[in-house]
Amino acid sequence: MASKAFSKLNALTSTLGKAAGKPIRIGVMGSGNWGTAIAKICGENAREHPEIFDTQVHMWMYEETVPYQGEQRKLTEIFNSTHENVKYLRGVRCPSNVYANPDVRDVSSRSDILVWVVPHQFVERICHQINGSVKSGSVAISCIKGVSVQEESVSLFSDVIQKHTGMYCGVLSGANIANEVAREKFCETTIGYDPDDTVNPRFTPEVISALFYRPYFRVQMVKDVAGVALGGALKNIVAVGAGIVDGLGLGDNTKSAVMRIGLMEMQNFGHVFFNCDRLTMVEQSCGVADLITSCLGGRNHHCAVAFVQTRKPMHVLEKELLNGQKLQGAATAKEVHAFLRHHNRVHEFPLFTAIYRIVYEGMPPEDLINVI
Ligand SMILES: NC(=O)c1ccc[n+]([C@@H]2O[C@H](COP(=O)([O-])OP(=O)(O)OC[C@H]3O[C@@H](n4cnc5c(N)ncnc54)[C@H](O)[C@@H]3O)[C@@H](O)[C@H]2O)c1
Ligand SMILES: O=P(O)(O)OC[C@H](O)CO
Repeated sequence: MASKAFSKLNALTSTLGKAAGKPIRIGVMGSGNWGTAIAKICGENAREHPEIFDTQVHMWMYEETVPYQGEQRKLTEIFNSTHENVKYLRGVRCPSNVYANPDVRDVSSRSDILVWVVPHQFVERICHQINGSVKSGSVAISCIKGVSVQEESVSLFSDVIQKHTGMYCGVLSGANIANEVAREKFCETTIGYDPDDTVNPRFTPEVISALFYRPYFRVQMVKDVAGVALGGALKNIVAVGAGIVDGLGLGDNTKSAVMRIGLMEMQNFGHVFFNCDRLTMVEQSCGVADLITSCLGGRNHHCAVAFVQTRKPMHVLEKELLNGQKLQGAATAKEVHAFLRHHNRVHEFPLFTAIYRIVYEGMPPEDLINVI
């Protein structure tokens, strides 16, 4: 069934690609754990569909010096000679048509589709850095899981990117632990993409799907962009809750309860503040499936287990345990809490609130189950 659908998609994208003229240039903004895995996928597809995409994919790499084979070397130089991101995705070889580019403005100015995969705390700064260099008529896809909160308002990063750069921005999110996707273990993802008619008609949903679909990475396209973005952001809070449960040594039943209540709060938040389709959270990979995988095996879960066991602050554990990778769940819990408090709706989201209080206000983790 799936492969039939994909042959249809292949035929369609090939026709579209040929009709459209110049190959579409792809840039990936970010080269962390997920950024590198996404660049690998885009590189494989650019190579497989030369009738649609320029075969070289530029991945913006925030330059760092790292120890490598007994000396200090630039991460870009190591990547461009070995095709391995030795700091953030060790042990995975990317296709040789993925080029690590340390110049963020060069990547933005050459790309027709710019795929954003940076930890959410860096987005606004990068938008300012590339100001004036974005290619006219280009579009973006955000793979970022988080929300931008100004106390009185909460924005999706797709909207932040669109506001600062002028690019229409869709969202990719799903049950996608980077280390597994990069090793080509099968999973699904969801792309929220609903451009209006001011967006270049070349960038059809079929073209966007062709950029990401792999036999091991099944893509579902939907129009509920906000629902896709919020699923990825809010599940990170719930994953912290699941980690707290495991850190306390409570059982799978307790963890399932936290996951169920978390899913309800994710759905309610999306519905109340963004008028999202409630079904997105229960039918798509970006909702319930991402919630499950993150509560079982994600970084937020692991660090929350360590939080309960050591009582060290989350930002300390992030540094100690993640080798430069970034956590999103605790920060998102704090931001969402500030927003809910401002709107006097904290009581409608008891799980999100309890997780915030445990992580930031010294509430005993043991009290989690008394307040949800
Ligand atoms: N890792 C996963 O399994 C996964 C899966 C799906 C979605 N995501 C989401 O993708 C986004 C990116 O996550 P990731 O895993 O690629 O990143 P990461 O957690 O590996 O973070 C490291 C990245 O941050 C960059 N960085 C560090 N300091 C920086 C600075 N001062 N300015 C700019 N960049 C800097 C590093 O260069 C590196 O690219 C996040 O929103 C995350 O939630 C991650
Ligand atoms: O490792 P986490 O907790 O940041 O989660 C990774 C992905 O979002 C799982 O889909």
